[in-house]
Amino acid sequence: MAARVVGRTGRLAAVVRSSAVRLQSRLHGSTGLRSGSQANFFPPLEDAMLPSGSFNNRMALITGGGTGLGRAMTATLSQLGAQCIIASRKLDVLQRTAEEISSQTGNKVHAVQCDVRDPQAVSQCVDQIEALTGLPDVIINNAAGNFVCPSERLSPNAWKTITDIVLNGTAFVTLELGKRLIQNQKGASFLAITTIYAESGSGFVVPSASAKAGVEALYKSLAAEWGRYGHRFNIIQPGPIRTKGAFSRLDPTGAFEKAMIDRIPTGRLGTPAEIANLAAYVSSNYASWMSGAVIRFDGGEYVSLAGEFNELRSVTPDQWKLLEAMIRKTKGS
Ligand SMILES: CC/C=C\C/C=C\C/C=C\C/C=C\C=C\C(=O)SCCNC(=O)CCNC(=O)[C@H](O)C(C)(C)COP(=O)(O)OP(=O)(O)OC[C@H]1O[C@@H](n2cnc3c(N)ncnc32)[C@H](O)[C@@H]1OP(=O)(O)O
Ligand SMILES: NC(=O)C1=CN([C@@H]2O[C@H](COP(=O)(O)OP(=O)(O)OC[C@H]3O[C@@H](n4cnc5c(N)ncnc54)[C@H](OP(=O)(O)O)[C@@H]3O)[C@@H](O)[C@H]2O)C=CC1
Repeated sequence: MAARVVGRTGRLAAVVRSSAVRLQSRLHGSTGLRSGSQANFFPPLEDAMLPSGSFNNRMALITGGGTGLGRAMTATLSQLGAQCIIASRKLDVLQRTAEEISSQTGNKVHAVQCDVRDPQAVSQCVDQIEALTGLPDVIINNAAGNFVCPSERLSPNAWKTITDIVLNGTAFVTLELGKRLIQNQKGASFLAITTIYAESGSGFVVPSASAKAGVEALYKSLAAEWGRYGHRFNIIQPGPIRTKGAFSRLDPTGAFEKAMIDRIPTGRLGTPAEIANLAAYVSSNYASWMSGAVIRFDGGEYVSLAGEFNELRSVTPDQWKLLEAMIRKTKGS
């Protein structure tokens, strides 16, 4: 009897081990067991979700709006009728994006140079915005900097650079606009783009994790404090969405993309258009009762990473039969 149990346990250990090996090989990029097919259940819809004209007569500022997700948000808001201002360091990039989007939507997109790390530059940028369009109704703090790096290799300036862009930059833009909006008795929707690891923390991107957590504290705090001035503050935490800016700094060789997709329950990366639709909704009057919200938008990646038993997804039905039989046999503790 004991020998039979030992024999069965040995076989079970072997099958579970071979599952673990398959799991490891998936993590390191050989054949995938489940990516691809399940993504067919979750096709991204790329067209603008809100009714056309939802942002007519509204002004929107999008920091980092020249590239990546900020560009997609600008395109969607512009398509829905907003007059947009995009602001970041590279004026040539901003101008190119502004012209491309304006020519497609027929709505003006303004390009304003601004390094959000510099409070004086932010103040001058807001002067320019006031002169161009008046104070905005929608503010999207999307600009960021990041790179993967073991924390023991970070210089003080590397830490400062990322936390200055992400936390101080968001604070400077938010406070400068907030004060002027309050003075003018004008309400606005503020949205910050953070990340799923703002909540959990993450090794190898520690300045970004720390700064994004700070941004979330800032926005939740102001949601409570500045509702009385007509301001809403919300946060979107995107999961992985392919952009040159993010992927070139976080997965420069492309070695980790497959592992990332394998752990996302919806089996695919997000798309810029999907996040743009969510950002447009949160910034629109359809969401006028939404403030202080933290919206995770990640295809399920966060819960997939968090659940202790989630790797059991790789156990096959036959292996489950064996496991269940073993568990049912157990009597007492
Ligand atoms: C397992 C994971 C697998 C895959 C991940 C793939 C996809 C993404 C999934 C999820 C993403 C989640 C969150 C994403 C958050 C983001 O924010 S992504 C957006 C990224 N976009 C950008 O970063 C754009 C802007 N970035 C920049 O301009 C630069 O990269 C910058 C370095 C941030 C700033 O440029 P700047 O010119 O101002 O700075 P430098 O003078 O070049 O550098 C300042 C100091 O930093 C040190 N530094 C720079 N790069 C590195 C590096 N790679 N490693 C270590 N240190 C670095 C530099 O040396 C300076 O320090 P000093 O030498 O002491 O002076
Ligand atoms: N893509 C992804 O998978 C994820 C992205 N995110 C977040 O989404 C947002 C957009 O990222 P993404 O589009 O992927 O990457 P990008 O690199 O394309 O966007 C970052 C933008 O920030 C601007 N920026 C950087 N530094 C400054 C600065 N000092 N002052 C003003 N603007 C600055 C850049 O413009 P310029 O160089 O002209 O200054 C750029 O347009 C970020 O907040 C990022 O943290 C979060 C989770 C996942």
